[in-house]
Amino acid sequence: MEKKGEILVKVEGVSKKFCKDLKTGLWYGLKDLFGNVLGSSASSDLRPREFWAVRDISFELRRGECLGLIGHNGAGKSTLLKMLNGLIMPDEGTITMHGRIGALIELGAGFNPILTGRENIYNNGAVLGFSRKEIDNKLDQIIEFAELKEFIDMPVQHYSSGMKVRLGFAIAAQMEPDVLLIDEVLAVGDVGFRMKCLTRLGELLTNCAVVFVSHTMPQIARISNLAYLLEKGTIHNLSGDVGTAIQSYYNQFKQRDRVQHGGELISVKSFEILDIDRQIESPDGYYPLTFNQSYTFRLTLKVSPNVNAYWINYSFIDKDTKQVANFFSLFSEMLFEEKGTVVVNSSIESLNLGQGHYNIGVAINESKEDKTRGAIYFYDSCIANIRITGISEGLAPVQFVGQWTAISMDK
Ligand SMILES: Nc1ncnc2c1ncn2[C@@H]1O[C@H](COP(=O)(O)OP(=O)(O)OP(=O)(O)O)[C@@H](O)[C@H]1O
Repeated sequence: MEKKGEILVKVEGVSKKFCKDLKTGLWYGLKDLFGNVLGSSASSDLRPREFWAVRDISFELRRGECLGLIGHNGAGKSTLLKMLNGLIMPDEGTITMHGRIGALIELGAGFNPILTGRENIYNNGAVLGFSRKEIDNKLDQIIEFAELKEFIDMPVQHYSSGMKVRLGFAIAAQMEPDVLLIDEVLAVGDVGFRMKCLTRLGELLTNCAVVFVSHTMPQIARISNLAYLLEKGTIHNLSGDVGTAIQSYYNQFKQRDRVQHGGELISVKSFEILDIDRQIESPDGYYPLTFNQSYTFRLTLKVSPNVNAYWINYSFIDKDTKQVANFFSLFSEMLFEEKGTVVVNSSIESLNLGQGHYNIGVAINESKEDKTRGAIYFYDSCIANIRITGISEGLAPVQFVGQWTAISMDK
């Protein structure tokens, strides 16, 4: 009998070490094997060339919960997922899993390439513990979800990466496991299928526990109610708070490469951000700004006499390289015609970007005769970095602030 809130995954003090070279690793493996036969337990110390891929991790996951695992490449996410799936054994600690486990861990893993999609559905279903009759009943749903009707009798070795993911997810999801483990593989699917998977995950979550590895933070924010940031095999944020995990993940990355071009007819001499009339310092390379406050951007330009009129556009780019907002002189019908050394002040009344780090890019375009944007005079993908604080709720990059009223209509 399934119970809401029942613990389905229990991980206690789990560690896994690997060796940096294959030959030494094989030698240690042999030594450990003989040691086990002779009854000695494996040492928890690292031997030369060994390192901890996962170190002393503990957590519990209940039915109805989705744990997002995030962290930079090599942080230990897949190793942890493989241990949860029983593909590799921990060197220390214990893992207790309850119920049926569905997994989508490595692209094509679990498929027999010479068998058709249909035959693989039966194979995988059997591995998950379903009878032939149960799989017969699910077959149409799986094929329909995967949208692979035409290709279901083709050997899986001829499937594209996206088709393999579709089949793998459809099997794992339609079989309604108690615990579902998903690695980054979903990223291979096209946008439409990814959306469908996320919706299906939301449905499944009412009755299962999900562990989800992804580098796509909006996906993590959308479906996880718990997130751990792994760093060198250990959990960085023990609270599991999704917002904190995502922010800490972004903070691990330095500013991206900067792209600049143009500058012959209009060049930028300096850029400053002012708070009312005080210039803000950026000692660590980020301007510390507060949510919903007013700020002035001050751009000092050198404009050639050969330039007619120009527009200025600032864009705000988040750490996923997504442009989340524009601040465009065109929206205020502000066309500039000043030449020589020009100081342009532009004020934002309330900066409603959600907490986090952004870069500000600037583009200065010529204005064509019909007052639309023409050629670029100057472009800098990162004229400044900003860090927004002062808001703790909400993960969306833009947060509107407005007037709210309520009237009780009851007499
Ligand atoms: N079988 C193995 N033998 C030796 N080292 C391994 C093995 N599997 C993983 N590693 C190492 O363990 C560390 C963690 O790898 P893991 O694949 O868990 O990282 P990850 O967080 O999933 O990374 P990514 O985001 O790139 O998928 C890495 O340094 C990796 O090289």
